[in-house]
Amino acid sequence: MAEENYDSRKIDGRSLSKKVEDQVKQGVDRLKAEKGITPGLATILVGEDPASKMYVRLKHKACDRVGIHAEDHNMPESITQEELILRIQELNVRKDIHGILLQLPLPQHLDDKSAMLAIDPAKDADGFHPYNMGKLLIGDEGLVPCTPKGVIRALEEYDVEIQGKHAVIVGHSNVVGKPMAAMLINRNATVSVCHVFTDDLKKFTLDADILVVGTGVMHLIKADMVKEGAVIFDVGISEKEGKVYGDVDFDNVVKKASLITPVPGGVGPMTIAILMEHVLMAASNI
Ligand SMILES: Nc1nc2c(c(=O)[nH]1)N[C@@H](CN(C=O)c1ccc(C(=O)N[C@@H](CCC(=O)O)C(=O)O)cc1)CN2
Repeated sequence: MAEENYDSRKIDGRSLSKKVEDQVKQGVDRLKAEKGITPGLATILVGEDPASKMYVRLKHKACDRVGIHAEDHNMPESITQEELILRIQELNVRKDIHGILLQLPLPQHLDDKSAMLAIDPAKDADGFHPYNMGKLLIGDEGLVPCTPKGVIRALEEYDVEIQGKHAVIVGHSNVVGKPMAAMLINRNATVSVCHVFTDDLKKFTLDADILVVGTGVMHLIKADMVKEGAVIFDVGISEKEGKVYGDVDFDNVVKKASLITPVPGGVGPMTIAILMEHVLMAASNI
């Protein structure tokens, strides 16, 4: 018997991100032509973590594609909290820099919360500043975390109904889980947030109409843990022997899902495209 082809169930993050980037590029061209403003992003990378270096490189390449000026602020692992905050303050007052991004995670001796707090909320391209997180909680979504916003954009593009659905999030990080919950609640989903201390994870995941998984635990979610027809977003990323894996056992889970993101090529590229959108928004003063 011929193997079934599940390609139509795959959410293609690469082509969705291209669509977003094309729109950003048009906006950037307009801003340059009408106001003489070139949007600028400064990325701050502390230390030499290879994955973080790669993500920053990907962000710079995206800036090149859409016409955003990108500046690399690589700082040695040994810097102090004061030096980091000083650099952020210098970028806050620069007229040519509209977005500031502090690549996470930071080395252990540095505190990401007070560093985030130092970023001008109007330049907070990642949407992690407590002011922007607070606005998100009250339903005012401006600069919000890029990965969950990418998930919402994909749900919209694929015409997935959110209102009244049971959305289950696995992982309660500040980068994905918590803001994802807020965005889904803002759209009237019934939301369950599971994490490492959740008893009987499967009980929740089996009931999910929309499942978002971001834990970094390779292939945590197996086919017997998901409902037939669920829409599944895999936000996890782990590396083993040079290969990249998600949190979802894609090859088996795809047989039950109605839509599912692969890793790579799913939510990752969308995260970067939304970041581009945010720099344009900040430069346009939206
Ligand atoms: N300041 C931030 N730090 C971190 C964020 C963030 O949004 N802001 N998220 C993650 C990492 N991340 C962005 O920084 C990120 C991760 C993965 C991808 C991506 O496109 N991945 C590719 C695969 C790449 C590979 O081969 O490994 C994909 O999924 O197709 C983009 C951004 C933590 N830190």
